[in-house]
Amino acid sequence: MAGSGYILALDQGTTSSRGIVFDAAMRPIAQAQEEFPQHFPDSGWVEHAPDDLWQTTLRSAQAALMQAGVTAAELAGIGITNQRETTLLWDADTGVCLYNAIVWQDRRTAALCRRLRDEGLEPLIRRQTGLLLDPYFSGTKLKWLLDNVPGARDRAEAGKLRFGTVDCYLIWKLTEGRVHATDATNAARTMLYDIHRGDWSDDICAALDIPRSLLPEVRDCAGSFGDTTLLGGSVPILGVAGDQQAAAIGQACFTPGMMKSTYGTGCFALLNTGDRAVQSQNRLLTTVAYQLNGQRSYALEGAIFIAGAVVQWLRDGLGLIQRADQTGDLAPAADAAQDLVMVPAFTGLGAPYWSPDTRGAVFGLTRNSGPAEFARAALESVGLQTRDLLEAMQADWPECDQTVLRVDGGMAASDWTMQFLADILGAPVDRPHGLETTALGAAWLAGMQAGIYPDQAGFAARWAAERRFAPVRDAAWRDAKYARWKRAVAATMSV
Ligand SMILES: Nc1ncnc2c1ncn2[C@@H]1O[C@H](COP(=O)(O)OP(=O)(O)O)[C@@H](O)[C@H]1O
Ligand SMILES: O=P(O)(O)OC[C@H](O)CO
Repeated sequence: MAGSGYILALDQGTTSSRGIVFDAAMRPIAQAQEEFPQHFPDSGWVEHAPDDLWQTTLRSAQAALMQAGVTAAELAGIGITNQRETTLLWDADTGVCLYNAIVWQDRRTAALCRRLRDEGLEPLIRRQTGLLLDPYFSGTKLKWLLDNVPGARDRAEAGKLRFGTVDCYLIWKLTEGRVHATDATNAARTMLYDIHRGDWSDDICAALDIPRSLLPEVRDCAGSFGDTTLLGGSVPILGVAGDQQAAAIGQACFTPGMMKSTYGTGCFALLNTGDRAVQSQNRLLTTVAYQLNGQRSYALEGAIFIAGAVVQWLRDGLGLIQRADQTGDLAPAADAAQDLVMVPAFTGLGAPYWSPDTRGAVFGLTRNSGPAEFARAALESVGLQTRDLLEAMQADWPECDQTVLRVDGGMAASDWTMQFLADILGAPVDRPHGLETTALGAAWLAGMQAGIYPDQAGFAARWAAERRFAPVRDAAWRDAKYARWKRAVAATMSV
């Protein structure tokens, strides 16, 4: 029986799983986190052991509850948020996965994607799913599993297997095989889901040879996803959203024109476009922002692969700093006469360039270039890449007079970077209290569904900026700086 006013958010990410307990006032009161191994069985391949995803999630849920002193009976519900696109395939009777989870970063289907593009499949995919034909998404990963795991295709055709993204797998495990469901935001990342009709695409499934019996039921982000009895009592799962969408929800980006940008290892920006699914002409993704009461809201999404990771590189690769936050002292001390430009294309460039083979570069080096200049260029590269995304978003949706950018993620703690971001965008940047917006988004979905948290308007009204960074530089500075960046990117891509 659901009890009083606590919500458990489960945040299953690429490198760790977290459980966070929120109280009735939506304050996080306890958190537990567990990392798990990454598997790289071949060049460009990235896998997770399904049992690691499940056990670290379960253990961090139990540990967070223990720490909070909250029992299952006191939980009003569970909200799940997750690394998106990562693909699992399991036996419908035993729940045993046929293979490791193929992670969103995995590039093993690059050649398959090229072949499908040559066969002319991309326009259909773009039209129906809002995505690009890229190994990033689940569709070709699932096809790979069916084509490469011995016996998989026969068992799939006999209706004996189930596919899911991580949310779906966790729901299956938590409900002990009673519920095979996902939410619209996760479905939207599979490359198999028609985001306009709100249903799996028979055309794409046919093109990829994917039996429909594998696919989960797609539900609203707030709704019933079954109950779990594995935490010491029966608790309903009431909220589900992919992690980037959950961050947009946690940031209360509920009206068209509102945008959030999450600065973790990489950066993911989502711009709410309301009930209009804006088709990008600039290689951004169109995706479901959230679905509530059967109503879909859409977003334009831009993904940058390297944001906080460039700071990690200064620390671990170059040894220029010991801690990430030292960049905040170094950057302002950089020689103003030197203007280093760093293009951190360590793993290629994401949106809007989508250039997987480009590698990084630094321009403008002198004999005096040192840690401070490198730190400044590294932090600036994050703001400059964000401007690339905003330029693409504005070109895709010119009628949007975009005014609000809300930031979160670990790197949003860097005041220097956030000020530079405001300056290079020529627009204010708002940073909320607490940068854990992803878990908050999942918790709010569940708590709102349970009736203990405010509705959308009430939740949005509670959002408060801890700090607003207002631009202090003029347009001439901004344009010159950005023009230099564009030249540096073009040069890097040409090498
Ligand atoms: N004060 C800071 N200045 C610059 N970068 C920072 C700062 N604090 C954290 N970071 C960067 O932010 C990233 C961590 O953010 P986090 O949201 O925890 O990432 P993820 O969830 O992707 O692991 C790291 O890459 C780190 O280098
Ligand atoms: O687990 P994260 O925070 O790196 O997020 C991964 C994204 O959902 C991938 O699309």
